[in-house]
Amino acid sequence: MAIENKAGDGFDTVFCQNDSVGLGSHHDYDAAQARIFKIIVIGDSNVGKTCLTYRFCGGTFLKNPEATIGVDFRERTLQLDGETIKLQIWDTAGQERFRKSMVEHYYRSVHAVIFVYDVTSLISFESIPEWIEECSRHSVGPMVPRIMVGNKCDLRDRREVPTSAAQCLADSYSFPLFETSAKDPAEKEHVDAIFLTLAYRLKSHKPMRLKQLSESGVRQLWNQREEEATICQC
Ligand SMILES: Nc1nc2c(ncn2[C@@H]2O[C@H](COP(=O)(O)OP(=O)(O)OP(=O)(O)O)[C@@H](O)[C@H]2O)c(=O)[nH]1
Repeated sequence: MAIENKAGDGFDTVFCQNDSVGLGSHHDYDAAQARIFKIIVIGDSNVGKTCLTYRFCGGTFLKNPEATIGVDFRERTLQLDGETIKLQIWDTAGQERFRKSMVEHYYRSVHAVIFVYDVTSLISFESIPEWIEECSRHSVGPMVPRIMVGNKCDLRDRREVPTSAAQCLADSYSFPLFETSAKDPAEKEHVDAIFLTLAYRLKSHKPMRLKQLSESGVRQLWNQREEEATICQC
């Protein structure tokens, strides 16, 4: 569900019932014409960052995801009001040992941030201020749009984080709050709405030099990630 943004920062929450919004894989539109925006998804390990990004980019629930090592990249191209926009989504590792050497890359030239916690884990919710602090330490400016997401709402009997507490925290940072489930197919549109809300906000921004990164830098990062995976298995 999308929760009203009481902070009133002019950050409109977008719902997907809007027929003028085109969603598709990056093959559906002329990707060469697309403006590219980098979105990072951060939060504690196991909160569902990979499943949320997979739900948005792949359309299904990823069964048996493995812990992210370093970073995984996913992309989705959107057609918004006649303009093609590519969201390059960086699904980051929650586990400290898998983040170490890549943290600098996560935050470089970032256009938007999604902070994820698990509604069945109070600890993951209490970590959100630390993730916000980490963003600030890496010079992510206050103008960079941010969203807070409580995942795993399908686990109703195990909820530890009340919506009111989450809304209170989100308001204190002037972030929009979403609660959803990457697993529940009925929540698919709300998962889309998280990313669309950011996409609409970013549409009025100028993208930074991300094309260069997507061609060479990402490949380099990917190699680094492979090396880390090898080291961690020892
Ligand atoms: N019930 C339920 N389980 C979920 C949901 N989203 C993710 N999970 C499960 O939560 C576990 C962790 O999911 P991931 O997406 O790998 O979590 P992550 O935050 O990417 O974890 P790291 O890669 O370690 O940072 C997996 O067992 C998923 O199946 C959800 O919406 N509902």
